[in-house]
Amino acid sequence: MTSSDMEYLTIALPKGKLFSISAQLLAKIGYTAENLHEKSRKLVITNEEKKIKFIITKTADVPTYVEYGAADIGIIGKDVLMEEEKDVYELLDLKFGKCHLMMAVPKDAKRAKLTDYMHTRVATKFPKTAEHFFNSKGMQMEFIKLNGSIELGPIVGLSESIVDIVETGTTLKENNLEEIAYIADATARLIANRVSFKMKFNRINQMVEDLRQILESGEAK
Ligand SMILES: Nc1ncnc2c1ncn2[C@@H]1O[C@H](COP(=O)(O)OP(=O)(O)OP(=O)(O)O)[C@@H](O)[C@H]1O
Ligand SMILES: O=P(O)(O)OC[C@H]1O[C@H](OP(=O)(O)OP(=O)(O)O)[C@H](O)[C@@H]1O
Repeated sequence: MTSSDMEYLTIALPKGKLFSISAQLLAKIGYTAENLHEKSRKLVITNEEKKIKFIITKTADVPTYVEYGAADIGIIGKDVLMEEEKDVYELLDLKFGKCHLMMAVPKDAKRAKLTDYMHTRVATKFPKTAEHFFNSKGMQMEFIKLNGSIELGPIVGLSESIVDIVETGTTLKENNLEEIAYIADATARLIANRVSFKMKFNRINQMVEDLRQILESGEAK
């Protein structure tokens, strides 16, 4: 780590759904910067006074930046964290971005139970997590990796089922799908690079404590 790296705390924030609420939460503990808003196209936003750098990344890449130390800290959904299997510390459950991972099939599917799907095709953004789940059930499956609009898979005959996240259930409903197996809950997590956590312990630990207080006081909402 160079002395300049040591001077700043670099925080990776995902674009997309988790961005605004992450930025709002960090602002509550004084971690702010000019131009840290959704409309900005800047990828590195620095607060010189507080020695904070925010880097704005594609959602699934946050754990990679943190694992390699390009960011000291990151905010990311547990669903992505499980899938990416990166070597990072998970410091805090931030409680927002609540959703769950599940398997869904067409409502009119004739198969009655989970094991009737043995050896069929699963469309998903989360192939590793899905494989762990099916392995735990003793089921071998064929995984088809998609990058979005997962629900389309069974509609167009690409797959027999999907593994995806559900929040309100609206997307499943509107696409005539039903959940048949729960896999895991997910919320946003604060993660840290292993070396940064040791080298910048006081700063990171203070940040975790401040966030914990905000979360416990209910002020985060
Ligand atoms: N209804 C929801 N749909 C999608 N993600 C949700 C939902 N509720 C909570 N989340 C959380 O937000 C994260 C998704 O953010 P976003 O949709 O921006 O990512 P993405 O779809 O992977 O991004 P991209 O559009 O860049 O592919 C999820 O990883 C999950 O942790
Ligand atoms: O239960 P709901 O509230 O309907 O939310 C779930 C939907 O939201 C996510 O998609 P997203 O909007 O991230 O788009 P994507 O298809 O590009 O991943 C997820 O993949 C589901 O499709």
